[in-house]
Amino acid sequence: MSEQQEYRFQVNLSGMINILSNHLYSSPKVFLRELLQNATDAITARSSMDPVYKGKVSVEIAGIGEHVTMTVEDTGIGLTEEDIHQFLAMIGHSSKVGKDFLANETSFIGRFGIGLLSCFMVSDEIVVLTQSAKGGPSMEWRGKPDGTYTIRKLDTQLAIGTKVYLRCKADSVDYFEPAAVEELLFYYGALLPYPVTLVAGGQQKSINASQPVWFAEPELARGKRREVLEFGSRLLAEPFEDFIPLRTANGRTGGIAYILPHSVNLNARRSHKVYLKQMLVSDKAENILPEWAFFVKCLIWTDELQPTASREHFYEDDRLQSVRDELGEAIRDELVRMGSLEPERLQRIIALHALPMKALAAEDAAFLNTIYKWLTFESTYGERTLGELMNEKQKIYYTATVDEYRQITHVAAAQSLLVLNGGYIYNNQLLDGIAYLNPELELERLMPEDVSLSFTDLTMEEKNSYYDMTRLADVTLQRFRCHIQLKRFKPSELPALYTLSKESSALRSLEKAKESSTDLLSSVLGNLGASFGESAYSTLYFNLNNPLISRLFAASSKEMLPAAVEMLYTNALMMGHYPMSRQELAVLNQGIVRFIDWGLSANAGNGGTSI
Ligand SMILES: Nc1ncnc2c1ncn2[C@@H]1O[C@H](COP(=O)(O)OP(=O)(O)OP(=O)(O)O)[C@@H](O)[C@H]1O
Repeated sequence: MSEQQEYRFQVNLSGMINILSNHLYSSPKVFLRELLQNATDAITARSSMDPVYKGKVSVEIAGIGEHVTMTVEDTGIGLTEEDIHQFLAMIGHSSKVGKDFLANETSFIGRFGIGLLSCFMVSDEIVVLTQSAKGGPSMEWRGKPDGTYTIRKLDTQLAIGTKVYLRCKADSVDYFEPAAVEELLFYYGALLPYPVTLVAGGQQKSINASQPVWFAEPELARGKRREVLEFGSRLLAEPFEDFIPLRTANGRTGGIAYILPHSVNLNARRSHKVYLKQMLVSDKAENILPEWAFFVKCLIWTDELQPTASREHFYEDDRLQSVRDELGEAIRDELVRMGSLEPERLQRIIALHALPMKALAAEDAAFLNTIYKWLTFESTYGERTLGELMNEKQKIYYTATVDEYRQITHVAAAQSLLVLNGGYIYNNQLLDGIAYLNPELELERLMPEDVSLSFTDLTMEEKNSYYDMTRLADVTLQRFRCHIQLKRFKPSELPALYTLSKESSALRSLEKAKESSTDLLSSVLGNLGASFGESAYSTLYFNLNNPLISRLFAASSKEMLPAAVEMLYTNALMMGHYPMSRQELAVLNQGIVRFIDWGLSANAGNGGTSI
């Protein structure tokens, strides 16, 4: 057997630094986040040695154009010479984690030992001046992107803490602009619990105003609506409609879920701002709330979740899973609370965000039972809330699909059935759920065959005897592009049934549009209407089983038939909730007047009183 040789991986240091500093992060601006994060960790470390110590960070910009430099100075724990060799000079080595990297949980934000390298995106040299709280000489470390560095003991003793100097790279002037730096410092550090100041152009500015108490104790936010909404729009840069306090049972994650003032697409990106140990880690965190919660944008604080190296996501682990579930529950519980204590508030949210509300209700029976009366459905009685529709009719039907709804809607409407369109996303599941949870409600799935009418043709003899009257009725409704059919069908209480083909429905809409359009458009629509053929005719079925119809068609005099047919036609339109044209409304009005007149004359003729 040949001898086995062992080799060591060779690392191309400058290539490695290039990958980490230029390709891990989404934008160079994160160098400021990494510096602020290191300062925060250094202050946390020093606080644990000396509980009364109060840290601070000062950022200074000096010089102009390509000669501009930035100093980020903290009063944190600092580094000894040994620390520098161990942590600053070794890529991937961090002072902030113990041996078990994955299980390790610390009070620090950093853990990968690479963040400082992000400064090479904007500077060709990183200079660190530091004095450790543990004593020893003050030190200087200078690192270059080619992987070389120098270390020097300083002659003078600096104050405890660390200063990081960066000299602007030619293409990075924008990141050293005082206004941009101020904005970024606020963006990442608005909630830091120690003062952060910016010194530029001879001016000193405080970056982080004090954090409101209710943010750390979200239950207290309920009584502070105006303040809470104002805070949200300042930090998230958009206005909001309402809010929901969030907190997990262990109190280690919480914040505010802000309700968006506009409805949102199901596929919209959900991005929330997450503060880890009071420092903004991500404004793109997507996986921290359940899928259905896409109607909110959150400000969340946590000290228990683990961000990935790029800080743009959190590790999808058991802890994130339970945080996500608990935050979802907090939103749901608050909505249920609103349902019983402030129903108008919940109704406003449902009106704005019907889809996510339906998505949540589809997953959660108790929530469904709280809100179902406020959910809106398309129905044969119009687009209304289920509560309103329940007041209209006791018996409510719903279809399984949109197609089934389209198929039966007109026939059902003609029979005055209240049918809901159960076809859109979640509707069917919700309606099944509502029916199951509330057996006392008369809510039933409707099959198309339940309403397809079985027409019976007239006998030859009947056809002959009713021929003249049928022709007359048909001629009467010619101008409305409606045909007459005389049949027998059930139920006998139904005198007439109006049905519309796709084309006739399109024509009705066109004619309605023509009424409210300009002359030019009206003539264009008119021409378009003329192009509809026979298929654009609607049909009015008269039911010979109905006593009134059988009397009407059997009458010896034809005098009353046209007016009665017109009245039955307009009545059928109303029953089907079809919008009526001006001409049809006029026919209805004249018909009413004429029938009153007939009624009175008939009464007078029978010895009744006349006026
Ligand atoms: N301002 C500072 N004060 C004290 N020590 C610092 C400071 N900045 C950096 N260090 C030291 O340098 C090490 C490397 O810092 P770096 O930002 O590269 O990684 P990290 O913060 O440990 O982890 P991460 O990559 O997750 O940010 C840190 O672990 C810390 O020991």
